[in-house]
Amino acid sequence: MSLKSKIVIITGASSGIGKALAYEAARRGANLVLGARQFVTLCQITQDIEKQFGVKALAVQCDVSVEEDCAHLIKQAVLTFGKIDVLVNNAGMSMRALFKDLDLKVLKTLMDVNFWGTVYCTKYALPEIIKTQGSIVGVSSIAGYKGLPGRTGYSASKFAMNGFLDSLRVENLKTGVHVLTACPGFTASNIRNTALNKNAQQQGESSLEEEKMMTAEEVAKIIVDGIETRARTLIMTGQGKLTVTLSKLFPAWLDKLVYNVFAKEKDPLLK
Ligand SMILES: NC(=O)c1ccc[n+]([C@@H]2O[C@H](COP(=O)([O-])OP(=O)(O)OC[C@H]3O[C@@H](n4cnc5c(N)ncnc54)[C@H](O)[C@@H]3O)[C@@H](O)[C@H]2O)c1
Repeated sequence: MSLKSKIVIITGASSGIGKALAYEAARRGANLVLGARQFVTLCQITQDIEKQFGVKALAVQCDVSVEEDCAHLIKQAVLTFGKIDVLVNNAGMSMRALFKDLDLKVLKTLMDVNFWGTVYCTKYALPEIIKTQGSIVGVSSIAGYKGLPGRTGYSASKFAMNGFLDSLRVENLKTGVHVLTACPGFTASNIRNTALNKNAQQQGESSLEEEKMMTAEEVAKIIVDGIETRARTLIMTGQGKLTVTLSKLFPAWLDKLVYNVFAKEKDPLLK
């Protein structure tokens, strides 16, 4: 399915992978409905996209953890364009704190944004996407296949997303709706800066070396290719593929490997 002239909704489109997805979809001729909390930034993006690619792009202020905002986002898409072909549930947050130290607000916020945000948008968009036999996409993570230390809430929300999307795919085998679970590996973006610490405050710095990671633009291209070819699951890095395979074949061994990698290289929380 070519994205030319299709109507594509993307949540969390004001930065990172969501913003790159907006540019990639527009480059292929899609008209866009972009949702995010930062309305001014979003309007700058939609204006630039309309100018560069000659498509239509609508900005809608939306906090995906608020059900009414998600209903409003979907309603605005239908009122403006009359249909929806693709919903990309991309908005997401991360965290960095051991569970023993954690204010439970952190876990609740991550579930509200990453899991419930996906559920709300999908609930309101699905009747429209059944009409167009379009696509529902979740930008999930390898952390949705293997629990990562210091990321209990993040992994829980991404496992929940994966289970939700998996069930939805089976339920829709006869409706023609395509469901894609997209799992980037580590990608350079703002997500580690805005990750919540144990007190539910933004960490304000990245815990990892961002320059060694995939770029948001590379990830966006893979996801948009996956929408056009109606792929089922996208695991985007060799490290990700290995993690998913080892989690099935040697789960106890992988626990130790992940602990050691995070303790040695990735996260002083475990030192
Ligand atoms: N960067 C990575 O290493 C990586 C790896 C795997 C998966 N992901 C996933 O990719 C997605 C995009 O993340 P990113 O890396 O581009 O980070 P990012 O921080 O640049 O983008 C996240 C976007 O979601 C938005 N957002 C957060 N809370 C929101 C809310 N309540 N309502 C609406 N929008 C909200 C942010 O404002 C931002 O625009 C996330 O779901 C993330 O879990 C990222």
